[in-house]
Parts: sequence; structure tokens; C-alpha cells
Amino acid sequence: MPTPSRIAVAGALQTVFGEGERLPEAWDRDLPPGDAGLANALLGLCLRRWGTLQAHVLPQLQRPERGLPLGTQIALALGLAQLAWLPGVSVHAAVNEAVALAGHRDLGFPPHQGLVNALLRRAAKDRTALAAALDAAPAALDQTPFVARALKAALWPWGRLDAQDALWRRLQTPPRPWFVALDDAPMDLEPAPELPGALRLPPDADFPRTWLAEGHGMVQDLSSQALLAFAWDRQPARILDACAAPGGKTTGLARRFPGAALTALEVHPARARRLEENLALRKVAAEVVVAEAADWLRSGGPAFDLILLDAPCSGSGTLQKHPELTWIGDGIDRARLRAVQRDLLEAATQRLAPGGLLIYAVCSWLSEEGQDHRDWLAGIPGWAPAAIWPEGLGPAPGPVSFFRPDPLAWPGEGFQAFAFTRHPEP
Ligand SMILES: C[S@@+](CC[C@H](N)C(=O)[O-])C[C@H]1O[C@@H](n2cnc3c(N)ncnc32)[C@H](O)[C@@H]1O
Repeated sequence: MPTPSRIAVAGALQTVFGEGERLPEAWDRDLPPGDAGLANALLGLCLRRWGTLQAHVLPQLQRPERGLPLGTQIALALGLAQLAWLPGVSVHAAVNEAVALAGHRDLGFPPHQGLVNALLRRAAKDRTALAAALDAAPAALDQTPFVARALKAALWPWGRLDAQDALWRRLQTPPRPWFVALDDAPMDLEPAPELPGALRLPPDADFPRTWLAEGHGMVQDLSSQALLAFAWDRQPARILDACAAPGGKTTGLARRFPGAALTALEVHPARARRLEENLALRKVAAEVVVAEAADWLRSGGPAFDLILLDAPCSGSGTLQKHPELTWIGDGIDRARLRAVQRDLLEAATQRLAPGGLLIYAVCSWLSEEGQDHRDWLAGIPGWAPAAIWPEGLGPAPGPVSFFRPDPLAWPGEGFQAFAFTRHPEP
């Protein structure tokens, strides 16, 4: 029987390659801490190097043109990744676990247990040579049209299309998370040099699961933390977080504007439950409403002084944290997303108080998900761009009303955010 960490990784790979779905947040939640570390490392390697791993196997098959069932591909990817890149895993464990996985009725393909055994034993004869051969494979094997589009979109505004290889190399390294401390509970974190207030784990420190689970802090990407440091000197009375789960930015808004009445909308009931749990854990007072935001905004009610629209998006800026997007990104219906984003933005304009601030954000590099919506709103009479470039990041490289960090200089997620204010009625 394979260990829980290998079963969890194989299940995650089935989700991505079998069902074409994103991985759920905290996909490793049920694993003990020691197992979760190995599982995350292994899953990251399999996802980042999936194309290379499969290409390595194919020429060794008698009938490569027939390909392999997914269960066999997964067992081989797990075995090869451990042999090549996880020297702490013994040959015995790497091979036997993978063979056992191949024999798993739901996750593997039992008729290929012998094949998996033979291919992995051959690879295990020289682990160094295996790693060298895999590392010498062309980067293109691990890319898809979605990746190519994301890289170009990230670099084009900076006139740096020549830097696609450099950016891809960064995206292929596992990210080190950033944290926000919510109280004084001790935790061995160090200030992140990129942004005042952002924190990082010292190298080799254990992931602070208990500290997070007890609500003393949260993981939040640097770009999201920077967004919440936007320059605005008003104290809003009513704030709406229109797309709120799992509540990272709701928490940030509550901390920044403690006196304001905060409403958090979320369309998916399960995600809304998660939002409520997170807010309760962090002692954030907010009214959580389960509703489709555009409908809810258009259904009438009082205006808000500040609306944050952290819109659903392709996530193209999160490839480093979510390597599975490489393989499912081409299946994302971008036209539908664009339409949803525009609809949400239009609905939000109907509920902003005169003089209020409307912030739109996406963790995507694609212009169609950010810049294009900004250009659209700029053409609507009565709306004016407002500063959003985060205080503490130094001078903005472009308009202060557009937060689009340079991907070659900024280690946070790919991000586009813009702000508009509504002119008071004449
Ligand atoms: C980018 S995530 C928000 C992340 C969140 N702001 C945070 O910082 O933790 C977008 C969220 O909006 C929700 N959502 C998507 N479409 C929505 C809609 N039409 N109305 C309300 N919520 C929506 C998604 O379920 C998802 O939880």
C-alpha cells in the first residue's frame, strides 16, 4: 500500500490531468506535517516537469505512439521525480511506492505494474545521470500555449519579450510564501525586504501550520499585501469586498479601516463557509453574504465608500504557486471570464458613493483581464483614475492609478489592479 503522501500526490495529479481541474486550496490538509512537506515537494516536481518526465519515458516503450494510461503516467512521474530530484528518498522507497501506486485500482493502472517496475529500476541504476538527462531537456516540454501567452503578456508592457526564459525559470522554482502577522503571538518570521510589513519564514524554518491554524497570521502573496497598502487618506464608513473568499483581502481591509462596516460577498456556498471560518478565526467582523455579486449590486441598497472587486480570473499571474495551471490553463474559457469581469465591474460602478474608491484587481498578466477593463472605465463620463500604486514601493513606473508590477523586478504574483473614483454629482 503506498504511503498517504504518495496517494495524495497521485490523487492531485488525477484531478489536474484526469479532470482538468485546479487543485483545491490546502489540498494537503489531511496529511500529517512531515508527510505534507514531501507531498508538496513531489507534487511540485511532477507538475513543473510533467512534460519532461513523460517525454523521458516514451522512447523506452515498444509502441510509443500508443501512449500510456494516466495511472501509469502518474506512477512513473512520481517514481522518476523521486529518483532524480529527491536524493533523501531511497531507491527502494521510490521504486516500490511507485509500483504499488501503479497497482492502485483507482489511481493507477494495475496491468502496468511490471512496466513501471522495469522502467524505474533501469532509471535507478544511475540517479545522477537521470537527473542530468531530465535537466537537459528543453524547457518547451513543460510549457503550453497558456504559458506562452502568460509570459508574453507579463513582459510585453515592459518591452522585455527577450526575457521569457528568465521569467520562466523563476516561475519554475517553488515559491517561498509571504505572511501577515495578525497579533503578537510569537513566530520566527523575518521582515520581507520588498514591502514594509510583509514577513517571510527564515530559510529552512518549518511552515507555521499551528500559528496559522490558530489565527495568529495568514499567508498572503506579496502583490496582495502591496495592493492593500494603496494610498488613500479617507476613512470609509461602508466597505464592500465583492469577491471575498477565502478572505485574505477582507482581513486586510478590516485591519486597515477598523471603524468601517464591512460586507463580504461570495457566490460559492462552500467558499463562503470557508470565508466565515477564516474571518471568525481572525476575529474580523464582517457581514458575509452568499450571492452573485453583479445581481446583488444591481438589486439596490445603500452605496459604499470603498468597493474592492478582486475578480475571478485566469490566474495567469499565479503560475509559480499553481503549476497545475500550465496544464489546465488552455481549457479556461477566457471570453466568459472577460464578460463576467466586465459585468461585475459595471455593476460595482452602480453602488459606489460619490467621492468613493473602486478598486479592481486580478492575479493575471493578461491585458484582457486588467488593462482593457481599465481603458473601458476610463471612457465612462463621471469616473476618474485614482492612485493605487502602493505606498512603500517607491515611485510608480507608470500611472499611479495602475498597479502592474514589473515581473522581472518584483517577486510577488503577476497582478493588475486599478482604481477609479466617482466624481461627486455637480
Ligand atoms: C480571486 S478570488 C478572491 C480572493 C479574495 N479576495 C482573497 O483575497 O482572499 C475570487 C473569489 O470570487 C468568487 N466569485 C467568483 N465569481 C463571483 C461572483 N460572480 N460573485 C461573487 N463572488 C464571485 C470566487 O468564488 C472566489 O472566491
